[in-house]
Amino acid sequence: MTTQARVSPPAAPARRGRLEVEGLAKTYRGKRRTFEAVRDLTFTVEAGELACVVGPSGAGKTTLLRCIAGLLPPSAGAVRLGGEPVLAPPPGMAVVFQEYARSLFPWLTVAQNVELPLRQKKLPKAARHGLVERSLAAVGLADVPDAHPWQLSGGMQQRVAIARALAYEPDVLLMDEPFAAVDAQTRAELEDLTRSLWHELRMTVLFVTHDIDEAVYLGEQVLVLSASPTVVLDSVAVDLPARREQLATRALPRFAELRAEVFTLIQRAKTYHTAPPAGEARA
Ligand SMILES: Nc1ncnc2c1ncn2[C@@H]1O[C@H](COP(=O)(O)OP(=O)(O)OP(=O)(O)O)[C@@H](O)[C@H]1O
Repeated sequence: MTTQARVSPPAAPARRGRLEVEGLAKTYRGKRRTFEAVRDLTFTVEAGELACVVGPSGAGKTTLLRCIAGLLPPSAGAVRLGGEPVLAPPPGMAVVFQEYARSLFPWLTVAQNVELPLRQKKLPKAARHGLVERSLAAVGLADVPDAHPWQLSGGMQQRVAIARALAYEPDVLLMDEPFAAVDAQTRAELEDLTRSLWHELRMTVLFVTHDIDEAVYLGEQVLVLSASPTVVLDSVAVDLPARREQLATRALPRFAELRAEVFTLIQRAKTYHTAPPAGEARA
């Protein structure tokens, strides 16, 4: 499927898409248990960059994303988008979650699902309809605006979720293991769709995955997180050609080297334990 992504004219990546995470910590406090999920995360994703985050299961990837999206208050540290602190879901950010079936409203049509956040943005009707049409075309779904999500395949539903995020014209697109629930063929198509949309629209993308190959194939930078309590263990710059192709790119010797590098870091990440904060004994 070819993808013509052009929601609005491409612009040089604006400073407003720069994402900074500084000293981010998150401790969950329940009645019976306190759990330090994220210890200390600091990194920057430059405006217009596509960065992937990988880490062992339970490392706090979703926690990190929810803090960045302003959906969860951090215990310490700060998130800044374009230099402005993120204290609530900011207008310049959109999120695509893994569970597309739960993030789309089954009683709304495809077009109505995509339009919903634009209504909250209080855009006039004609502008909303233009954005819906162009976003659906960008993800290859121009011909099913009146279908309901449950009439579509899983991959198509995830395309609707991506279209909804794009219609919002975000400076930063956050993606939380968005393709974990689709089959391998669809996953490859959606990976290429993500790269091509990113290329066309030059937005900042932060893509969380537990799949090392996916992180290397998609990213310009791969951030490797330690096990919980989480810190950034390392950052790997992906110096593969900008135009990626599923078979050719994955067959490159450099792809294998990068994959091995990230794999080795993940193995280290599983056993990496940060020292407890000063004054606190490790149980
Ligand atoms: N609301 C909560 N209350 C208490 N602990 C939580 C809560 N949400 C997450 N955690 C814990 O925080 C840790 C990090 O969870 P999180 O879902 O962020 O990790 P993850 O890296 O996204 O995991 P996975 O790769 O398995 O999806 C886990 O140990 C989890 O049990």
